[in-house]
Amino acid sequence: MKVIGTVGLPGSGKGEAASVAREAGVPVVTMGDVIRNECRERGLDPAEHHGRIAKALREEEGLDAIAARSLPLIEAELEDSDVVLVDGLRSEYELDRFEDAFGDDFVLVSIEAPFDLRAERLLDRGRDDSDVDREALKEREERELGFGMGTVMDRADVVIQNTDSLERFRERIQTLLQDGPDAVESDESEVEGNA
Ligand SMILES: Nc1ncnc2c1ncn2[C@@H]1O[C@H](COP(=O)(O)OP(=O)(O)OP(=O)(O)O)[C@@H](O)[C@H]1O
Repeated sequence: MKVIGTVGLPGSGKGEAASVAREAGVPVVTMGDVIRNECRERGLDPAEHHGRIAKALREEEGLDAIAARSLPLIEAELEDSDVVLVDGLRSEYELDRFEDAFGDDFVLVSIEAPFDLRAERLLDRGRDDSDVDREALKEREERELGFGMGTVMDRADVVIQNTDSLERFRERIQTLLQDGPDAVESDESEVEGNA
């Protein structure tokens, strides 16, 4: 049994890693979905209130609230699958919670790429305004680093520098999912260069 968590700044490739998992039949639990569901429960539009509700959940239920709410979803997937991918850790409180729950079976993967490369890829993706606006992207990642994402990246078991082709990145994620973390050579972390 393996629970593989991903962490990475905007545009680093977490969504692509989740797609590779789904295509390989590996279930994906997206931590952002917990927040989006809570927005809907409270009658709010997730597109507008995502940040506010994430903050409210942490204040109301503790700093590891999103991880705690993700746990039953992960456990349910583990009933039918040997590997589950958890998309989008943000803070050390969340990492601690998953390590407490799964011990050595929890593997943290940091997906990294320099700011300019991520900005370029997001410009092509153009999913929302912060994708095409470099300043908005900077703000978004400063907010995420403010939640302690850099420290989470520092604690990763495996670092994947997503600086090569998309095909190469997808291959490395496939190997990780199929053969486990030992089958993937970890790169050097460049967290400083990301900030
Ligand atoms: N190695 C690569 N080469 C070219 N394009 C890539 C590569 N890796 C990812 N991309 C593209 O870059 C964009 C950003 O990647 P992705 O959506 O996976 O990032 P993310 O980490 O999920 O970002 P966010 O946190 O903002 O959702 C996507 O359009 C993706 O297809």
